[in-house]
Amino acid sequence: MFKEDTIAAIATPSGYGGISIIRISGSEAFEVCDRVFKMKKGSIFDVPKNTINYGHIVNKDTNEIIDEVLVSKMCEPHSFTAEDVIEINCHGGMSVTKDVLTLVLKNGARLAEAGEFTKRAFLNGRIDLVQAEAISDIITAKTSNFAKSAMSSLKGDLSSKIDEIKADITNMLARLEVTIQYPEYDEEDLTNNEIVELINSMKYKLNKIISTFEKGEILKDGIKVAIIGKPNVGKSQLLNALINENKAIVTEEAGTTRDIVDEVVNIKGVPVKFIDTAGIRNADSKVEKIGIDKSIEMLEESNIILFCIDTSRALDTEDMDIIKMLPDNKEVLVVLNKMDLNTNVDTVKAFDNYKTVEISALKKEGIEKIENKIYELAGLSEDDGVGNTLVSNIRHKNLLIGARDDFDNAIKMINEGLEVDLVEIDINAALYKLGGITGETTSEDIIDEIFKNFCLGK
Ligand SMILES: Nc1nc2c(c(=O)[nH]1)N(C=O)[C@@H](CNc1ccc(C(=O)N[C@@H](CCC(=O)O)C(=O)O)cc1)CN2
Ligand SMILES: Nc1nc2c(ncn2[C@@H]2O[C@H](COP(=O)(O)OP(=O)(O)OP(=O)(O)O)[C@@H](O)[C@H]2O)c(=O)[nH]1
Ligand SMILES: [Mg+2]
Repeated sequence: MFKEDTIAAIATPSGYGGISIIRISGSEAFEVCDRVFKMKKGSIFDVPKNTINYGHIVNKDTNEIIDEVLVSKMCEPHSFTAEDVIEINCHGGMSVTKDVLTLVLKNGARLAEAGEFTKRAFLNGRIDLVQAEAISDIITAKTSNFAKSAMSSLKGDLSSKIDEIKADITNMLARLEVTIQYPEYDEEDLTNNEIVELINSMKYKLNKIISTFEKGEILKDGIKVAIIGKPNVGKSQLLNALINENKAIVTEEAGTTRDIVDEVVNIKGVPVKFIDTAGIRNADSKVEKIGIDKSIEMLEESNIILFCIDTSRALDTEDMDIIKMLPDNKEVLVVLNKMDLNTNVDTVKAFDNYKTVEISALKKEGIEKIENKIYELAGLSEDDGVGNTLVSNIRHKNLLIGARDDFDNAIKMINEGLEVDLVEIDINAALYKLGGITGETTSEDIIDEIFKNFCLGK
């Protein structure tokens, strides 16, 4: 087992609270605890493992009682870090918690770095890197469905899918080796067709994992929805109706909104960021122009575009110019606004071939239809992330795509009639990348970088 010094940190958020936990981990955890913890009789060494023990934290130099506490004792390897672990449950509150930690640090423990407890669990082989990252995802999850998907990764569901492909590769490499080394054993030989078939079946498994990324990303970070249109069609009025708050300025003057105004709303458990933008037109004012540039950026940055139209008026060149700007790789929902006024039939008809919703932002009519459509366009359903693993981590995604490229290269080599040895190089490269996801082949720098982003005490 990986042996290190004994670390300590506050594991609970700072601030006022009922209870705070100070965590100590390492080979001297019990010694450190013994120096600061006084029980009615006996010491922490005498009590059985996995027990919670009542007593006081005492500064033995001054005999001063710092706090009345409960202390948990866990013995290696059956603890979170797989080392000896002590958890001091003291009273919540910033000063008492800090005082207990300071005393612990004075008595032989070192302050832990961010993520160091989880890093130890990983280095000691209790969890792999995907599971360690899942712990961080659970903590930072903004939605319960994303937390459920992270929990599935923590259980090892994603790791076992990756391990399965790694095992397929190792198997195939062993057979390739026989083919190369002992060409005389014909029955063991892999034909080129068989090699391609094996690679394709692994690629199929990889693609299935990669295809979950889009949804994983949405559950993790939410959906960005940009409200776009020419001036005065009611974009700001629509934002206010969607967020149920008068946040954006609404006036009858064209060119009211200059800067981006946004707000996050929770729609069926998914955070949706609505972004109100400046009306796009050929503007003269410098400030308005800057605002319009930002609107155009939002066309690129958002996941879904609400293209807002004033149905009480005829379409004009300003509307048409924006239609030309709509990116075709994005979902666009045409919001036919101001339906409470006299409707221009031709304007509505012009969008016959688009996805549309008819609303009145002013009267707050049809807002729910927009919410449902957004949920639908994002391809979401209520049980996303529940019991199914989603890849939501860009590091994982890049390595998975890299491995797929290696497979493609290998197939290309075979089709070009190149030596099997060369194919082996690509297959090995794919194996190395998959090992980088779960942690076996990840460089120390990257491992450090991953744990640095964890919170303190985790
Ligand atoms: N007080 C407290 N609460 C906590 C944690 C903790 O460390 N302390 N956790 C941590 O972040 C999470 C729970 N995760 C944990 C995961 C593994 C082990 C553990 O001791 N595993 C051992 C023994 C398992 C067993 O007894 O069956 C093992 O895997 O060998 C503990 C907590 C959430 N709540
Ligand atoms: N009757 C009616 N008027 C609306 C509706 N939505 C917006 N308006 C009015 O249209 C005018 C413009 O609304 P805004 O929300 O400021 O328009 P905008 O698209 O944000 O305009 P810019 O910020 O200039 O690009 C205001 O007078 C609103 O009250 C609607 O559904 N019905
Ligand atoms: Mg506006």
